[in-house]
Amino acid sequence: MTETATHAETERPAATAPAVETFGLRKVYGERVAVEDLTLRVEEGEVFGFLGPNGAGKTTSVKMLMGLVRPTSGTARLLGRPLGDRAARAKIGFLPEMFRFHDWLTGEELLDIHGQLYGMSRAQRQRRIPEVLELVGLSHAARQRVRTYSKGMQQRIGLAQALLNEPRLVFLDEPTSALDPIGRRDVRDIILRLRAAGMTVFLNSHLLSEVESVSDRVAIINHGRVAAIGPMADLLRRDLTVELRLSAVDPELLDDLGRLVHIEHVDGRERPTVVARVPDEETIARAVDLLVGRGVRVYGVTPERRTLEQVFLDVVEKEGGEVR
Ligand SMILES: Nc1ncnc2c1ncn2[C@@H]1O[C@H](COP(=O)(O)OP(=O)(O)OP(=O)(O)O)[C@@H](O)[C@H]1O
Repeated sequence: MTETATHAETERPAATAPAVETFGLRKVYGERVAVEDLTLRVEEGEVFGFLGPNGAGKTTSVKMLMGLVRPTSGTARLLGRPLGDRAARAKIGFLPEMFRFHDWLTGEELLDIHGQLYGMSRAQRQRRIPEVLELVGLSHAARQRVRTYSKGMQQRIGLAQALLNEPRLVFLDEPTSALDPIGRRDVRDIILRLRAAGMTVFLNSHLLSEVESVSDRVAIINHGRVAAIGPMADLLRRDLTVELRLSAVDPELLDDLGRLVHIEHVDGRERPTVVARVPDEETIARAVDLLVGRGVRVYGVTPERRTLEQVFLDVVEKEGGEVR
């Protein structure tokens, strides 16, 4: 973990406060520790991917932040305010996983009830409901009963509900689990539009390629703690594999190279290909400097592009976590 938060930072005014800050959040059910120690921070305006294997504690963490479950210990602040603060709550949207709505209502009626629960005036609801229906592509089904909606349409009406109050911060728990690839792409585009409008999105999803394509920063949770956190680009650049195509290299130089990088294998002699693991991009440059400085010709340097899925599996398996 490279990022830490201090309690002193909670004293900043709400306007410049991070969207989410948690300090040692912990939840124990009887003997079972659901969340061990969650400490993280999400800045305003970013899309934050919240990942972890089944049972890592993601849903319990989100439930604590939403005030649905009381933490055993630890604290958190949303939009600079303590958990449960009504003014902050009015600026937060939430799409729970596997929600069930009153499906005898039409989409429009359902949103109207939620708008009333948010405390929106009739005029606000009349303006905002068509807007969110349009945003999620359900304008044509506004007067249709939710019962007759496909799974994908039900997920979209859930998203519309989460965005109804024009939140500054929205929690989306598995927003695309019922969607086909086109529906998923549409939701990804909606998330990018929300970010462009300055909204903070806290995204909990099992679909790592989806998280990779929209998130600015990511946390990987394992055994109820943050196992890795950082900007997406930094996580993808950690522990790279690089392939070097070289002119002949003598064994002594290979030994020296092996002290800088972890050589996985060497193929060929005249023009060997060396495959090595490096902790970061800087080490690739240092390896090339070493080789060139010793008269070796470097014909090719090909870093392997890592996916979030590889990073996820590495982080979780290294910690002895189960990946199911
Ligand atoms: N109400 C509860 N009572 C007892 N144990 C619980 C309760 N809720 C969650 N747990 C346990 O806490 C741990 C974390 O559960 P949680 O649902 O937060 O994980 P998750 O990361 O959201 O998993 P998934 O990806 O499967 O949804 C699990 O071992 C789970 O069995």
